Amino acid sequence: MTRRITILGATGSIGRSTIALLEAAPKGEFAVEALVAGRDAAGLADAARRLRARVAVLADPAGLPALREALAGTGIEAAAGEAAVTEAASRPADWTMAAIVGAAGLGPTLAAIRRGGTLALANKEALVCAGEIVLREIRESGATLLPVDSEHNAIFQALDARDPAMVERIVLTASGGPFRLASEAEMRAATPEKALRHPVWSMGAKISVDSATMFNKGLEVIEAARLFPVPPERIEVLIHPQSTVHGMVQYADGSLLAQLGSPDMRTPIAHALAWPRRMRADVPRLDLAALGKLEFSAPDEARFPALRLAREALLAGAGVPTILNAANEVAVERFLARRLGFLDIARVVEATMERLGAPAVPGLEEVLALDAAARTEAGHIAGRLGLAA
Ligand SMILES: NC(=O)C1=CN([C@@H]2O[C@H](COP(=O)(O)OP(=O)(O)OC[C@H]3O[C@@H](n4cnc5c(N)ncnc54)[C@H](OP(=O)(O)O)[C@@H]3O)[C@@H](O)[C@H]2O)C=CC1
Ligand SMILES: CC(=O)[C@@H](O)[C@H](O)COP(=O)(O)O
Ligand SMILES: [Mn+2]
Repeated sequence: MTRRITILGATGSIGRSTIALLEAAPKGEFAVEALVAGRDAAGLADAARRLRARVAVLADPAGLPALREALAGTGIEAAAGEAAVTEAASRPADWTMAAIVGAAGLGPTLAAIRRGGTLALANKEALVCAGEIVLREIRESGATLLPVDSEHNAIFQALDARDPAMVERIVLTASGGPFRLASEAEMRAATPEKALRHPVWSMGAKISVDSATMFNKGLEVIEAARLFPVPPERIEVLIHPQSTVHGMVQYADGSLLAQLGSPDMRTPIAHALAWPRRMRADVPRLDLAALGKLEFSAPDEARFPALRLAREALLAGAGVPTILNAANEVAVERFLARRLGFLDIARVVEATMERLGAPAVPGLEEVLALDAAARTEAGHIAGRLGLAA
């Protein structure tokens, strides 16, 4: 039976990998309902034409004329703006890829959850800034949540949920990013170009900078705590520069189960697309003999304070992860605009966390208000630390 697919963040790195899998699948297996992007009208129109989507929606209304023009004569609906994004995410579909970057993905992701079906989640920031709300909405709608983030997808594959008490720890691997071996002076002088040069993965700008600061791994520790029945102290991070082992689960009988694969997001996306079955994905197969050796080491929390800050946020609970995520988004944006130094990213996050404390966030309204307040505060702090625009 044909399954209806919606992609939130269709023009991005994860969106494009998802589209590549859909295009390679046997005809008639999938049909595309909605494609959503931010402002890339040309990229969205191209994807919508290739996949014969029913509707293509941009968050930015300024792009609507260009989108309409590019889709003229195709019969594909074009729309733009926040309400249109929500409407597209709410349309009936069996499977949704949630891959909008940042907390901007929260609203559309929640709309897809409320409509039901399967939610393949790449947008880790949604789970960090509003974890309890996302999980509550999943429970209430009966939607199925499948983790796409490579480490969490690996752990999901290795986790035997039948006996959670027998899980001793879960391990998230980290490449260490472009500054794994850099001195503090090199990190202080890091440019956006250097930070964006990830040693292994090809990804969007924001997550690439997060990998360089290791906020990506910090966000992933919080993401893992939301997804898996494992307490924070049993969620470990292990530096693994080859990014070949993506995640591991240690059991009480001494077994350590790992998922390995080439560093290619089509594998975890294919896993989520076919789950509970499997499908073919044309990714490079691992050649372990050619690889020769796999390295592992403990992370350096002194050079990468992001890991400590994320653990503090996770343990503090309440709105602290929301604050950490929002402040990091602001700081990354300023760093990419060359208005903030690389090492200042963590300073902005830490100072924003200190300023705002741990307010309760019982509902979505409170989360959104705190997210906005943290952005304002982080902007002030970054302004004091950073360079003039
Ligand atoms: N890339 C990867 O390998 C991995 C990514 N992830 C996570 O997946 C998410 C996406 O990452 P990635 O694909 O790399 O990011 P990209 O920057 O490549 O893509 C982001 C996507 O989000 C869209 N977008 C941005 N802002 C909005 C908005 N306000 N409303 C609607 N759409 C918007 C962009 O549209 P436009 O192009 O028009 O701006 C684009 O389609 C992130 O949360 C990331 O952490 C997780 C694991 C791996
Ligand atoms: C592909 C993926 O899941 C990314 O989150 C990746 O893990 C980033 O690399 P780092 O391990 O350097 O953060
Ligand atoms: Mn990851």
